[in-house]
Amino acid sequence: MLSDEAAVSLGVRAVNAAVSSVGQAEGAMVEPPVIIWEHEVGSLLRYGDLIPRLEDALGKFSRRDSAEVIQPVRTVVPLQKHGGFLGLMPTYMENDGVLCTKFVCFYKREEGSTLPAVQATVVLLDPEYGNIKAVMDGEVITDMRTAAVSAISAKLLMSPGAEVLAILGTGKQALSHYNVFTEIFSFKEVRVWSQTKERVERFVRSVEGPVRRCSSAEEAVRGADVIVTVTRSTEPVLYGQWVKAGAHVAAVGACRPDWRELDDMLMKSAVVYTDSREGALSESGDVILSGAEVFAELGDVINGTKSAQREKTTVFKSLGMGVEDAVSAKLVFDQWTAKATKS
Ligand SMILES: NC(=O)C1=CN([C@@H]2O[C@H](COP(=O)(O)OP(=O)(O)OC[C@H]3O[C@@H](n4cnc5c(N)ncnc54)[C@H](O)[C@@H]3O)[C@@H](O)[C@H]2O)C=CC1
Ligand SMILES: O=C([O-])C1=[NH+]CCC1
Repeated sequence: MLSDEAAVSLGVRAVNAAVSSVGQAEGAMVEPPVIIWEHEVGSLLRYGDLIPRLEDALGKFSRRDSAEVIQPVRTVVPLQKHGGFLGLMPTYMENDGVLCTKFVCFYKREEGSTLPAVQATVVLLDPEYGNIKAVMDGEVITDMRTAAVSAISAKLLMSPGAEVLAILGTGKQALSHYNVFTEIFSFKEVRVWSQTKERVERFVRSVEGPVRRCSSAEEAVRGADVIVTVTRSTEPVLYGQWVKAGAHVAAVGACRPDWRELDDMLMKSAVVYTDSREGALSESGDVILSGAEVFAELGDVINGTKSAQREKTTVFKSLGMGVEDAVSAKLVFDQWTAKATKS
């Protein structure tokens, strides 16, 4: 049963949709977009819904069929004065009727800064008319879809008996990675390291399960089966000599061509997977500066066109893709619409 408010709002939307489809050519006003902000996005997104949609999107992206996905490498505008960048991440999925773009600002930030590294907004459009259907907070989407894609990389590439997870970094991505990795896998131990003891303590207080506090990156990663790097570092924080043979690394930070999180030894000895080959070759300092070969995209493994070399040391170099934001935003919008219709 619809509340009066929801019925009026949906009625108006239906009438507007009809008017806009007829009147578009005559320049009629279209209805304003809905705004779905952080708290609501967080209450609508669940990893269980997100992961299969992201797997499907990664597979579609790697097929390079323009009716499935058109997603250029993001355009990046430097914000020199502020040590940051504005990334524009448009995506069109013709068969799925999804047109979307994310605006994301990301920053190096000074040592000790408590300002966020990433601020993002996602805009969902109607591909037929070009009007904006929804404006959404992009931070929860960025945190959750990035962690979910790292979890997909681990599902595909970690060794079957993986027991120990190590996380380097204790910011927002560290938290979303902790949440999804502990939700979908059963690690016996989770180790965490950050630059200061205080940050590790703050992180431990913010999570529900047990965590082993580590006082160095080396202590955290020695013997670990899965390693997640989620730092703002521009220099290597993870060295190949510390990494156990057969471990899987999901490397999420260092998204500029001159930024690093991993050293040359690790990049050259591991089998390297990425989300987008073109993205990695234009944005990843770990790939470009080490000269490492990209073996495959995750989507190639999902499509069965490249192998998952679980027995080897593997690196998934994540840069983040617009198609991940597009399917996440569509999911949020569909859930929001279903909720509005029910109430
Ligand atoms: N691949 C992708 O799709 C995405 C990548 N990112 C990247 O992930 C990284 C983490 O993002 P957030 O968690 O949102 O940032 P955040 O600011 O919340 O956390 C950053 C963490 O890095 C640590 N850190 C900063 N400088 C460091 C250094 N020199 N050495 C070691 N640790 C250092 C901080 O102590 C903090 O724990 C950033 O580099 C960001 O650009 C963010 C979103 C998506
Ligand atoms: O995909 C994304 O949103 C980002 N990748 C690197 C910083 C932000």
